[in-house]
Amino acid sequence: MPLGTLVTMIRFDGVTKSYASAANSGSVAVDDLTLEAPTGQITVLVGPSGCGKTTTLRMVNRMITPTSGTISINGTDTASLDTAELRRGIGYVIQHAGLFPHRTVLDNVTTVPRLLGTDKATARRRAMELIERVGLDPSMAKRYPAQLSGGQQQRVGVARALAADPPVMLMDEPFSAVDPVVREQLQNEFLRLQGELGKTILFVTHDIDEAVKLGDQVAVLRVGGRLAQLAPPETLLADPVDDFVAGFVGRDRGYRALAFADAPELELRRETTVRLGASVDDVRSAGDDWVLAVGDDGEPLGWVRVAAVEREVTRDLLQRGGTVATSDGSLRALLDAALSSPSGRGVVADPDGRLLGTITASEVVPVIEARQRGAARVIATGPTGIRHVDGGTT
Ligand SMILES: Nc1ncnc2c1ncn2[C@@H]1O[C@H](COP(=O)(O)OP(=O)(O)OP(=O)(O)O)[C@@H](O)[C@H]1O
Repeated sequence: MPLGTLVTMIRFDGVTKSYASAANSGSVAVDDLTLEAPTGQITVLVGPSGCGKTTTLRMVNRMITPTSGTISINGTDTASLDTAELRRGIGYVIQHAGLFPHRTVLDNVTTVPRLLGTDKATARRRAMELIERVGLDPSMAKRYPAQLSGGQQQRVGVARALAADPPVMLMDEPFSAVDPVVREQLQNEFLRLQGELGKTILFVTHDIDEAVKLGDQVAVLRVGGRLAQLAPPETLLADPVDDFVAGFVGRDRGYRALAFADAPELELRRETTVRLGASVDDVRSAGDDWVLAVGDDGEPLGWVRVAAVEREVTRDLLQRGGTVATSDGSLRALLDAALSSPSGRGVVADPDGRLLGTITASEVVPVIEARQRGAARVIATGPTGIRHVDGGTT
């Protein structure tokens, strides 16, 4: 066919996979699955262990052959294609990256393009571009997989899968084997990359938080390989079809759903700010228990408890526990900033990271309630969408 770049929708039509066994008539891993993974979007398959996620994914590149039903890409039944040709259009990323241990990072990334006939110099140049694009330092290219951290290996795995520029990507728990901080970085960079590349992606995870963060749509599977619900993440959280889905998406789904509510135009409090080195008199003149320290570019550095300052504001007095929300972020980020702030005032920055002001949880909650009542605009705004109150200095 070669998988076209214009339309790369993946379609499952009544797909079943059962494993015959001597002991019984066979166990069903995937049961009559019908779903569409739209072009240029991320479709996440999520569900408890053994619900058939990996089997579903591997039937797309025919590592597993369906017992019945059809899987088509661009309207062409994949069963009618030569498997080598089919796989050429499909990138595949797995947990632990699955890198070739005896090849360098560069050789890992160039392997598939070289097999496909790309000349060495071109393959290397593209590989170096990709290595940087997934957030790795070019100096890593000469290393072997064992000389990289788990997160770095996953990045190489993503770069390798992208190397032949396939329109379709299959990703099986690609970020599960790394710690939560690295995982979040990988997720964010993956979303950034997908924003540039627009691949048609099927992504498997057992983690509902990852599913709702990454998916344009999320397919929840139940054990026995049946589709329980296919919906955009907002819908899944707000309107689970049954108790199984409700239980799977979790009890705090109301809070999670806030991640999809854009922070609205806000009234922010102006904060009195101090720089590192500010004297105890400067700090006390703010007339508050807490002052916010900012850096040279106006970026928030951390809160300082006024009573803790003996002579001047030093780095070790900064409390960095609070998260910083951005004015173009979500209501969840805003509420989290307020709840995690030692001063009780959530720090809000502009997209470039400069302080705009602060807001408290008791100011965010009415905005959330208004949203739930369906009120479109709750607060009058200035031209920037940010209105300052309290008249202090920033
Ligand atoms: N080769 C096989 N032979 C027999 N049964 C199999 C085989 N491969 C998978 N299964 C069964 O099919 C079902 C689905 O397995 P699959 O690996 O697709 O689930 P999964 O949702 O990806 O699970 P996990 O989240 O634990 O990786 C399971 O019950 C599993 O035991």
